[in-house]
Amino acid sequence: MDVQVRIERYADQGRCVGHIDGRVVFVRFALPGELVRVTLDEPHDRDDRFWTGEVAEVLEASEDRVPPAWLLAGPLAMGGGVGGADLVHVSLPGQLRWKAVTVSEQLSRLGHVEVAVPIERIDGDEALGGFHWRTRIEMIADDDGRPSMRRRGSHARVALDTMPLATKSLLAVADADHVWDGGFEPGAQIRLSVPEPRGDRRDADAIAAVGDNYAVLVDGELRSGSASLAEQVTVGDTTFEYTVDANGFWQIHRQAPIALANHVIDLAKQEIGDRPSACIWDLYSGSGLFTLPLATLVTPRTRMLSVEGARVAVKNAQRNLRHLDLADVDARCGDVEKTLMRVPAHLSRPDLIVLDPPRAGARAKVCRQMAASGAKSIIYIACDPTSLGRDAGTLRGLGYRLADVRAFDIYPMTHHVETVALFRR
Ligand SMILES: C[S@@+](CC[C@H](N)C(=O)[O-])C[C@H]1O[C@@H](n2cnc3c(N)ncnc32)[C@H](O)[C@@H]1O
Repeated sequence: MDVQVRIERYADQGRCVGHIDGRVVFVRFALPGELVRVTLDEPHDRDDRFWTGEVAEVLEASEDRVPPAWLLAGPLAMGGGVGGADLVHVSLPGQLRWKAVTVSEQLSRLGHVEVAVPIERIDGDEALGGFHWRTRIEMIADDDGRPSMRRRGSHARVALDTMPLATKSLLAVADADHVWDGGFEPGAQIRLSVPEPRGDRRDADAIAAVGDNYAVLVDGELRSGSASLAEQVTVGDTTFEYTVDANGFWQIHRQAPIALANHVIDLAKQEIGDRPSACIWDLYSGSGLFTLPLATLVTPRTRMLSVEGARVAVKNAQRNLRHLDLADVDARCGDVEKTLMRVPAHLSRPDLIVLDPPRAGARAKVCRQMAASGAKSIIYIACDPTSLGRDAGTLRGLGYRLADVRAFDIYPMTHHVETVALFRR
């Protein structure tokens, strides 16, 4: 069924919201102020509290609307439907406006703090039109063995011959490895990981620069490249080397590790000042992206506890630390909440805590554990503004106030955004 709706405001998950006869409708590919014809998702029932649907026709367009530069990711009715770029209909400045509203609204609604949070674009993204930023991509092989994505609202799969969000180096590897030619087992999971930044070419020079520092994984098994990848991150004047698992977590945007690590270290230095030593916790620490610079750049003698749940990531973090002879870091594998129940005495009173949890956030128990540690400053890196808002509310009740917040657009063309918040008590 199609209905005509006046869109009122941004909502969650890349949708906007309007009303029909008093009932809320969440609409994909819309923008506030627009008049649109919406195809409602099936099934929808008279008794439903809300309906969902997708723009089929734009009758009055917002100034922020642009024709989707990646048609396949746009609305179904306009030849799209594969997902992965739910703001592809929004101009790049419009995407920043959208995310700024989302972050501020969640901090206000759940964190009870009123703050404007402008979203910062990452270097180079404007010139690339918001594309070519993913250093990791995942696809599923269709029935003919070709890389594909599912078309929304059906079981149909769409075979792909490129992925506009992927870096040019990644696309060069995909071309050289004949990934788009197919030949995979139907249903196989295909993952490509190509460390960046390495430049913006998709040719033989790009392949030479990559060497064997890439991975094509099929159902978790290495098809070509290397199972362990080398990443480099320059923080201030220091370049750190990381070994990371090709199948594990690493910040996806080619510049995200650099932007985030530099900002985290600036904040950490500001909080610790010129003290000769400090104790720092790095929670949800992955392969040690923040652990290495925190351990070396903040004070001359820093004691650290890092906690990460993925065993391979911890092994890599320990190896990355060993390369720098960093004996004062206790890199533990375990669930954060459980690990914080038994912290060795010499690490139990941190001056500063850095945490970078998954989308679900830290939750109340971990917030209470952080507060009980006596830490004066907490740097919270969040990929979900809703979890951040909720945890900000909990931290507020524990005596912390939001002292600084910045947000980075490390997921262009999508509604996702990374926020870095500093809490102080
Ligand atoms: C957003 S990533 C951040 C990793 C790292 N800070 C980085 O930027 O590379 C979140 C990490 O938390 C880990 N994780 C998720 N839930 C966890 C838990 N309950 N306890 C410990 N680690 C967890 C994941 O394995 C993942 O490596």
